[in-house]
Amino acid sequence: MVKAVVLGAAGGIGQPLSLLLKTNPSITELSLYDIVNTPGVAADLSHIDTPAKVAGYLPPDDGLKKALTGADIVIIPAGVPRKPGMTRDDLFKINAGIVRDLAKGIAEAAPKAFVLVISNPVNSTVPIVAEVFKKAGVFDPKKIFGVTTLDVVRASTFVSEVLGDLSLAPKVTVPVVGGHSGVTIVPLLSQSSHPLPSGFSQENLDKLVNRIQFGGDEVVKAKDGAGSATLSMAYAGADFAYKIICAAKGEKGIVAPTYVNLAADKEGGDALKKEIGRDLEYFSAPVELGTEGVAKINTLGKITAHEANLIKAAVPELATNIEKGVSFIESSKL
Ligand SMILES: NC(=O)C1=CN([C@@H]2O[C@H](COP(=O)(O)OP(=O)(O)OC[C@H]3O[C@@H](n4cnc5c(N)ncnc54)[C@H](O)[C@@H]3O)[C@@H](O)[C@H]2O)C=CC1
Ligand SMILES: O=C([O-])CC(=O)C(=O)O
Repeated sequence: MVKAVVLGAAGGIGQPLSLLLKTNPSITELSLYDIVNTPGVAADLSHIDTPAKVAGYLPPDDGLKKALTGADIVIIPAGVPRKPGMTRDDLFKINAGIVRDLAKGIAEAAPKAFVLVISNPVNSTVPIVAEVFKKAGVFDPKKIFGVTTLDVVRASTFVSEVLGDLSLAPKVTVPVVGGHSGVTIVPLLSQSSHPLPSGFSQENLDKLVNRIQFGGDEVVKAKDGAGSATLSMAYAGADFAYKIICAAKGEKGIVAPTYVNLAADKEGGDALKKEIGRDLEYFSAPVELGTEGVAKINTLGKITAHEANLIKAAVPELATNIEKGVSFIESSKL
C-alpha cells in the first residue's frame, strides 16, 4: 500500500504528474491538494482503470491535513513559475511562503513521509522544508529531497542528440550535481555512460554544458510568458518518485542525483564536502536510495579540471541560496 500526495496538483506540473502517478500500479492511494480545482482533476483521473484510489482536497475543512494523513510520499510542485527575464531566485518572494506553509502541514500530518520538493528555487526551498521540520522536531535528513531529475533527463537527451541518435537517450546516464539553477547545475559529462565523440571541441563542450545549465530558460523563452517546463518536469518527477518508492520497498542499487542535506549520510556527506572544498549543508549528489530514503551519498569521483572549475563556480551561489532559505525560516513565525 502506497499513498502518494501531490501539493499543487491542479497546476501545469501537478496535473500531468498526477496522471503519471495514477498510471503507476504500485500507488494505491493518490491524494491531490491545491488551492483550486482538485475535485475536478481527481474526478477525471479517478476514471482511469489503475489501482490508485484518487481524492481531491481544497483548503477549507482541513483539506491539507486530510490530503496528507497517512502519506508515504509527498511531492510539491506548488508555487509560481518563471516568466522570461526572471531567475529562479526571483520566485523566492512568493514560493518561499507557500512551501513553508505546506511544509508545516506535512510536519504535522505526515512527518515520516518522503518529501520531494519541485517548487523553485529548489536550492532554497529544500532548506526551507528542512528548517520547518527542525522547528517542529521531526527533521530526518534522509527523507527530504530536492528534485533535480529534470537536469539529468535533459543531459541524457542533449548528449544523445550530440551523438546523433535520440534512441540512445533512455540509456544515456550523466550525473548532474550541485544544485538546480544556472551555474549551480553541473553535468559531469566525463562520466557519461556514453562518451562524447572523440575530438569533441572545448567550444562544443561549453555549449553542451550551457544548454544543460540553462535548459529551463530554453523552455521559459519558448513558452513566451505562459510558464516554464511542465510536461518534462512531470515526467522527471514521476520517474524520481518511482525510484523512491522502489527503494522504499527494498529494491537495491538505485542511485540518482538529488539535492539533499549532507547530514543524511555523515560519512559520504563529509567526503563530498572535502571534495568540493566547502562545508555546504546541501548539495545535489548521486545518492543511493534505500528503505529509509538516503542510504548513501556518493562522492563525485574522478572529474576533469574543467568540471572542478564548474563546481568552484557553483559553490558560492549555492551557499547564498541555502542561507536565504535557512534565514527565511529563522525569521518566520511558525
Ligand atoms: N525542480 C524543477 O526541476 C522544476 C521546478 N519547477 C517549479 O515548479 C513550480 C510549479 O510550476 P507550474 O506547475 O508550472 O506552475 P503552475 O502555476 O502551473 O501551478 C502551480 C500550482 O500551485 C498551486 N498553488 C499555489 N499556491 C498553493 C498553495 N499554497 N497550496 C497548494 N497549491 C498552491 C496553484 O494553484 C497552481 O495550481 C514552480 O515553482 C516552478 O518554477 C518547474 C519546472 C522544473
Ligand atoms: O526553468 C524553470 O524556471 C523551471 C525549471 O526549474 C526547469 O525547467 O528546470
